[in-house]
Parts: sequence; C-alpha cells; structure tokens
Amino acid sequence: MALLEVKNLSKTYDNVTTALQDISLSVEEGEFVSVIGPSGAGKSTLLRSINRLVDASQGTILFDGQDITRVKGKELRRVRTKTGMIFQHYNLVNRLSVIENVLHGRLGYKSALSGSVGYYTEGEKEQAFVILSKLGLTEQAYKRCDELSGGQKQRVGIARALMQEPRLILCDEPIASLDPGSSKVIMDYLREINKTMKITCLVNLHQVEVAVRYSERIIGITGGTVVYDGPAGELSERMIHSIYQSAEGGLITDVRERQ
Ligand SMILES: Nc1ncnc2c1ncn2[C@@H]1O[C@H](COP(=O)(O)OP(=O)(O)OP(=O)(O)O)[C@@H](O)[C@H]1O
Repeated sequence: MALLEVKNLSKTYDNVTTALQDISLSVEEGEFVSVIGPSGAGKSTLLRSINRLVDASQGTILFDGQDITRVKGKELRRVRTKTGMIFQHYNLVNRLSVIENVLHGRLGYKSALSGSVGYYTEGEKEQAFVILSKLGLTEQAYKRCDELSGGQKQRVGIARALMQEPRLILCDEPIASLDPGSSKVIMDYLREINKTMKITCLVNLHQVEVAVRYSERIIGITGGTVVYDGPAGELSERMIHSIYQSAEGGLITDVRERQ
C-alpha cells in the first residue's frame, strides 16, 4: 500500500482559479520525489492540499490508507503530526530561540493548554538537542531565529519538522530563497533524512537540475495537471520543455550534468 495516494484531486480557488485538475499520483514509503513545473502550475496547492492547509474541491487523499480529505479537529491534528512541512520562507517565530522553535514541532501532540504554556518534557528537550546536533545547530540553540542566516533558518525548519516524528515531509520550495552553497547543504540534509531515517520526502522545486540530482522520481505539473511521472533519469530535455511549455533552447536546464 502506498503511503500517500492522491486520487482525482481538483482545487478551484473562489470558484474562479483552477489550480489543480484531476491529479492522481501515489508515493511509496521511503521515496524521494520532486515536483517540478512552471510558476502557477499548482505545486504549492498540491502540497498544501496534502497537509490540509488547503481543502480540495474534489477528489480523495489517502494517507497510510486513511481518507484524510475531510478529517477535522483532533483527527486532523493527529494526521498533521505525521506530515512535516518545510516552507520557502521558513515560517519560524523569529523572536523566539532556535530550541523553542524546534520544540514547537511537538505542539500537535499536546493539549492546547500545555502547548500554550510551553510545557515540554525532559525527553522532548533531549530529543530536540539530538536533532539540533544532527543538523549542525547545537551552537545556535539559544540564539533568536532572527539572528540566523537563511540556510540556518531552513535547518531549524527541518529540525522542527523532525520533532514531529513524521512519516512524510512536504517541502515547498525549500531552497528558493537560498544561495547555491546553502541550497546544497539543505538538499543534502533532506537526502540524508530520507535515506537514514526512512522518512518519505515530497519536494517542490524550481531547479530542474537539483530535482534530477536528488530525486528518484519526478512529477511534472503544468496547468494543474500531471504531465510527467517517472524516474528522474528518464526525464528528457524534450519533456522538460513540455513541462515548462517553452521552446527548445528557451530554458536553463543543465540536465546534462547528471551524465
Ligand atoms: N489562496 C489562493 N487564492 C486564490 N488563488 C490562488 C491561491 N493560491 C494559489 N492560487 C492560484 O492557483 C494557481 C496555482 O498556484 P500555486 O501557488 O499552487 O502554483 P505553484 O506551481 O506553486 O507556483 P509558484 O512556483 O510560483 O509558487 C495560480 O494561478 C495561483 O494564482
């Protein structure tokens, strides 16, 4: 059984903008899958539908066999704890310390009261420090997040997601705001998490060459529909142009580097 199964998913915003049209795909446990496509193709809407930041207009999303398309309240919180999310702009609380932000990853497991008073067990604190150390952030633990570089902030975002003990990590343009060096560090961490912790990763990316280098499988989306779903190694230049609806030679693709 696939960890994630999206069946005939459509999303129309405000009865006007169709962002997704009849999308079907599945992701097996342990896979590292990238989603590519031009701006406005629906990549963010797809990821946001999967963790229910956006409600689907039609279709079904199965997570570990459970239909989560319309779950609410406690059940939605439970499902969300198993799905970590990493954002382009990090979504950290800047005035709080690194360790506090990482501990926020446990909030989905707590009652509203113990979460609001910042109650965390010793075990959770220890776990947070282990994760910070894995991400090379031990020395930053008590710094405020607004003192960090973009690459460090994104590592805090990953650490917070790991605190949830997720089975799936959804990454929405995780490197779009970073320089090439920091981008590599982040992608290497995501790959390591995928390989060593066996956490499934679904990653929206703008950079085709990064998607090819890091993923086993690539899903290409254009105009809200899936136009490619296959091995990264079989993504041809022609298909890239078709996904981006561009003329030959009209894109910086750099895919030959992989050979
Ligand atoms: N909250 C919203 N309200 C209305 N329309 C929206 C909303 N979010 C996205 N859209 C529209 O839905 C379509 C798909 O947007 P989406 O952000 O999912 O694409 P994307 O592929 O992630 O784009 P980008 O790569 O630029 O982030 C676009 O036409 C966008 O304008």
